[in-house]
Amino acid sequence: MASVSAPSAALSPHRTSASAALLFPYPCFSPRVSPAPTARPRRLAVSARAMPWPHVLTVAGSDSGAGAGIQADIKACAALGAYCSSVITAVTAQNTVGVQGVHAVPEEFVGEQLKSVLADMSVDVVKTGMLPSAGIVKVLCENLRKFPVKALVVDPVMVSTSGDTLSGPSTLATYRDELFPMADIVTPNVKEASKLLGDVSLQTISDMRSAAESIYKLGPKHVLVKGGDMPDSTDAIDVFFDGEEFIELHGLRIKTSNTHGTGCTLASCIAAELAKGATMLHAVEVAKKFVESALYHSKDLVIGNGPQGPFDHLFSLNSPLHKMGSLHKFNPDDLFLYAVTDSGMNKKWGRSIKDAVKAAIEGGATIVQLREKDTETREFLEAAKACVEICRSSGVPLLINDRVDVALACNADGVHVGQSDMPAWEVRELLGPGKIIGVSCKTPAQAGQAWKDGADYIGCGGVFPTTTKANNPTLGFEGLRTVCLASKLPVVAIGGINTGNAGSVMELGLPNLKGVAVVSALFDRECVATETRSLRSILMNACSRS
Ligand SMILES: Cc1ncc(COP(=O)(O)OP(=O)(O)O)c(N)n1
Ligand SMILES: Cc1ncsc1CCOP(=O)(O)O
Ligand SMILES: [Mg+2]
Repeated sequence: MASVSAPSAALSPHRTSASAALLFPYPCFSPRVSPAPTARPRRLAVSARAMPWPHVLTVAGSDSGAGAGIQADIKACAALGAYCSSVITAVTAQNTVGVQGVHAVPEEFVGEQLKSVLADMSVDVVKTGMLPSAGIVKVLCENLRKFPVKALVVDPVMVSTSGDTLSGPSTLATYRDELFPMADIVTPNVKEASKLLGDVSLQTISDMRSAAESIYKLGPKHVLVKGGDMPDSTDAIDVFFDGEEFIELHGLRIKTSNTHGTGCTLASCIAAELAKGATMLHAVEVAKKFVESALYHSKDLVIGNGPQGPFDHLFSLNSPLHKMGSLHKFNPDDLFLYAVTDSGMNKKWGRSIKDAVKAAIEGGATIVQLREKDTETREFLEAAKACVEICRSSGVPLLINDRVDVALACNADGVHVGQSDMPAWEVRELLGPGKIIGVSCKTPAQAGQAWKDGADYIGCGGVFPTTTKANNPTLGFEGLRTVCLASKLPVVAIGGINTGNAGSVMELGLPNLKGVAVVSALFDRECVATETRSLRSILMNACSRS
């Protein structure tokens, strides 16, 4: 199988927001209106054919309850903006209780479906789900050799989440010998990984790593061992292996019984992202975030009477407050140069909030917070919407200070709150798991609470005296060090930081101190871009020294 092509715009660690915007290009399905006759109708036809659309072919079983299988795959691809064709390998009678019956489609007819789709349509990525017999696996491999695609995603579905067998032991050898060597990624959960490796016991993250390595040796280019079923863990941890490096992917474990179809959905999302041109790791990260968000938004859904319900893949269509456009995987490195605006300072220098943000980004700010204490809500929201656009197009996350309502209305990437603002856990309830939440902390206890509440980072300060925030106690280096050492979350230092002292803050060498947040040193100056550039180069030099 040809390897996955790199995305046309390389994704740097600081550019996740822009990539998220690109990755969720909600296709605008305008109603089909017959165009009035024009002089050149042929042109329209030509340009329509010239527009390629990311295309995933799922080769899987039908789930009559529509939570998993083909139905989940189509919904997941639709949600991420990819077209999804389908080759059905089996029809299952299934609901929220379990699998009541399986009717495998004859091999020849699976082959006929494959040929129909692959010979005619430009499929980018093939994703496999339930392959009920060794014969069907072989037919698939033959067709993939005849009609090569950009990538093959193999979800080795063997047992349903209800515990029913979907693919017998006789297919295992064919999976391992024929399909895996063609795969770009294989995505077993721990139970499947254990089965694939002869019922080895997988209890720990270290076991998951060993399993990923052993499966990699069977031939796929990447392996993702999913740890959602691991006991006693508060996070949902998956292990990704590319043959060189193991990456642990941490996610929130959402408390819900509506988890039927998560495996199919994750693999389909990976396929959709690959079809759109993402790199493998990025595709996996987006897919994981998507599943987490879908589970979160569907946690209270009631469909069926059984123990495991389906979830809503198209939640974003019904939930304008959680638009997918901002699904942003938080990267702690984004805290490196945190520009925090101040309306008073910008007014003093005769610039708008929007121009201030543009200049900070031009100078190299890696994250922006709108801290507008004296701006009327209407004006603030308008400015915030304009800043969201600027930040998205530059790949810089935009957070709103204090105002959860404004953040929701402008679909910002997150919110920063302090100890007297809305508690972080309430903010998380309102924003959902896909947004970034920062909390100001001056003590280890506050840092611990921020972690429990589901925050992504903490702001710690004032490190130095400041006139920007009234009555703000100064913690000094010792206070900063104490909080950093106690914090399980990444930290950004704030308060009185400028080009003269920023280097000394970073040179403290505290491992989770990821950057500095600055107001007056950038915005109470004539040229914001120049000041930001100077501060950035000081920070970079300090980091290279420490
Ligand atoms: C990055 C960052 N850290 C700390 C703060 C301070 O927030 P808070 O304590 O809520 O005070 P106000 O900014 O609301 O006055 C921050 N804004 N950003
Ligand atoms: C908002 C805030 N929180 C703690 S100190 C501070 C003000 C930082 O402003 P400056 O960078 O101008 O000192
Ligand atoms: Mg506040």
